[in-house]
Amino acid sequence: MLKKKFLPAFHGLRDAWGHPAVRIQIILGILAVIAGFVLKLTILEWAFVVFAIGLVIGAEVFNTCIEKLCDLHSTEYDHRIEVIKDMSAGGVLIAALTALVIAVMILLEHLN
Ligand SMILES: Nc1ncnc2c1ncn2[C@@H]1O[C@H](COP(=O)(O)OP(=O)(O)OP(=O)(O)O)[C@@H](O)[C@H]1O
Repeated sequence: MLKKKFLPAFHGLRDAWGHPAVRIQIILGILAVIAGFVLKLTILEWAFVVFAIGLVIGAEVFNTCIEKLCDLHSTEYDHRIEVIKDMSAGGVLIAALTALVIAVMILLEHLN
């Protein structure tokens, strides 16, 4: 039952890994974890870092899905697709900026 529910999700993540944008976010997430060990983060700081990594990778996976859905509909220029894809990219930007603010706050705390 659980296997049936989760296995397709893991297949989805394997497919998502095939997309450069998702791969870059996962690699950045791994670098953030390495930096976290170097800086010896507190448990609360780790909670924010893990949250930020999950937020950005999750947003990028959804963005990739939306791009694929749009391309399934049409790869010709379509203003409606442009709006949808731009909005989806905007969602990733919000997640990335949130992660950046968290990273800067933690860095400032540790450099002081
Ligand atoms: N069919 C289309 N019609 C109009 N504009 C499009 C179309 N496809 C893409 N665009 C524009 O190009 C931008 C980039 O779209 P694309 O699908 O290439 O995403 P990408 O950002 O390159 O993908 P990735 O997240 O994989 O790097 C969109 O945000 C949109 O502005």
